[in-house]
Amino acid sequence: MTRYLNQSEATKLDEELFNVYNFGVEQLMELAGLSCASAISNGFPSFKNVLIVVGPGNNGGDGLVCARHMKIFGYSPEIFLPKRTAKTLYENLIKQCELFEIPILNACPSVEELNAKYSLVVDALFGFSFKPPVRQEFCEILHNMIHMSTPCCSIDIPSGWDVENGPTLGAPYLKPEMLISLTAPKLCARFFKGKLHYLGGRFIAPVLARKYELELPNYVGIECYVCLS
Ligand SMILES: NC(=O)C1=CN([C@@H]2O[C@H](COP(=O)(O)OP(=O)(O)OC[C@H]3O[C@@H](n4cnc5c(N)ncnc54)[C@H](O)[C@@H]3O)[C@@H](O)[C@H]2O)[C@H](O)CC1
Ligand SMILES: [K+]
Repeated sequence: MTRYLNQSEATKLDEELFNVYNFGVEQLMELAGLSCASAISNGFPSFKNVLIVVGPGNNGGDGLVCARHMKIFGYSPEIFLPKRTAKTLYENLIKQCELFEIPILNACPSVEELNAKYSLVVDALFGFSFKPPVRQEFCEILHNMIHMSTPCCSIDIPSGWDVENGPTLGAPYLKPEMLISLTAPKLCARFFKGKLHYLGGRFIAPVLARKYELELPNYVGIECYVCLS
């Protein structure tokens, strides 16, 4: 049975990939984002108009890479960035998206716009470093995503959820149809009730998987994702 990680294990594993395995963040982000685009094309093959909501950290970076690969796969992705991160990595990923003719929205889409324009919204707002509560600048887009009827696919963590304890009960929360866990599911995935749970980020050495007792499922052939449910 695949083990679910707590927040500090996810952070330690991430640090080990960078500091012991000497992976660069761009390397892992490219693989993570490609696995997300591939998993989405498996889960939602006919959903062409897709909005990718991009947050300020590496989860957002995965979203930008995912957008570029979805465009290559024949989707019509658009991007919304509630807050731009002034880092070369992000500027480069955004430039690539622009050169791939992926529109970038200049205003927060309303619930009505999310429902009318898009067949899928990809949530790349917050990943495993998120600490609630959501800061003000992200509240409007998260509120609109919570209230839209368009299906949502969350990358790694459903945004707004506590990484270990899941959604805050008693308040409306995001209910994605699809969750793509990266490397290994985090504890909050126990509360995921959507139909499609995938695992992506196929870049873990067997010795590292053994060290963290990940018990990863078998990826099929050359696929960079595996369906968990
Ligand atoms: N090892 C792997 O599997 C890899 C996973 N990747 C992806 O990286 C994210 C984790 O990235 P990180 O930059 O550490 O964190 P986040 O994306 O979760 O976001 C940090 C970002 O968010 C801000 N923030 C935190 N809490 C709040 C809040 N309450 N309100 C508003 N903003 C908040 C914080 O200030 C930062 O700016 C992982 O989930 C994967 O998706 C890598 O791509 C590859 C390796
Ligand atoms: K997310």
